[in-house]
Amino acid sequence: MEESNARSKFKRICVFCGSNSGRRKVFSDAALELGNELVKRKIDLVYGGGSVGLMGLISQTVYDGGCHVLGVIPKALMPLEISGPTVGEVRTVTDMHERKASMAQEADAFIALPGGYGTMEELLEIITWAQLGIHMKPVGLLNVDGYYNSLLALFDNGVEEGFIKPCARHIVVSAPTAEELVVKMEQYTPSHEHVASHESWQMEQLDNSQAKKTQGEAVIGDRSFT
Ligand SMILES: C/C(=C\CNc1ncnc2c1ncn2[C@@H]1O[C@H](COP(=O)(O)O)[C@@H](O)[C@H]1O)CO
Repeated sequence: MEESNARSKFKRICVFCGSNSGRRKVFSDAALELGNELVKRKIDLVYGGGSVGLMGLISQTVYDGGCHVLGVIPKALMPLEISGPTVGEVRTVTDMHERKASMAQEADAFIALPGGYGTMEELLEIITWAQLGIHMKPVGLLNVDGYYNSLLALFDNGVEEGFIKPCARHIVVSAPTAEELVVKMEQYTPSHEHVASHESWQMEQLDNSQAKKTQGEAVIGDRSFT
């Protein structure tokens, strides 16, 4: 692909990925490949902060490639011995809930690389938020060497058994390589019914912010995830 054609409609993508690197080199290679794909398309990175595991590999690659890196890290994970040094901009938040809200607000799309419970939990929550209508942003799964085959099969079984609507199964876009994945995500248009309208969630957020202001509490950012 020519450099001029490589620009993306995404300005900033949030990547969920392992705080470990995995046993096999394919996983580190995939983190570097995704980092380089973001740089090629001039897409900035939002991630969980720190330099451990695949998180460190992708953040360093995007940073070295000249794109902006935002790490959103809870206070409890700030000590260097837990998450290591961070590149780029660091936003400290009070807890995991605020971190996820902040990551979701900042990004135009989400990608999960291989990872453990943390990655899977972040992925599942952002899929759930799409299903509920909280956001309408693409969610991609980088299925490196079939790492997520069992999870994708579980989603298919959820449809088969009547727990996931067939249209909601399309929320998750998956591909084996970074380039294929980003291209597919660019073409994504939501086709699922939202449990509640997108507007009603925004009103809810607005109401919460207003209530907090009235009570004299600090309101951190605008929590609407269009
Ligand atoms: C547990 C270990 C290191 C903890 N350091 C972390 N620093 C920053 N963010 C983290 C850390 N651990 C988990 N996260 C978040 O969860 C995702 C990765 O979790 P996983 O269980 O490794 O898949 C990641 O996207 C972060 O947002 C040393 O093993």
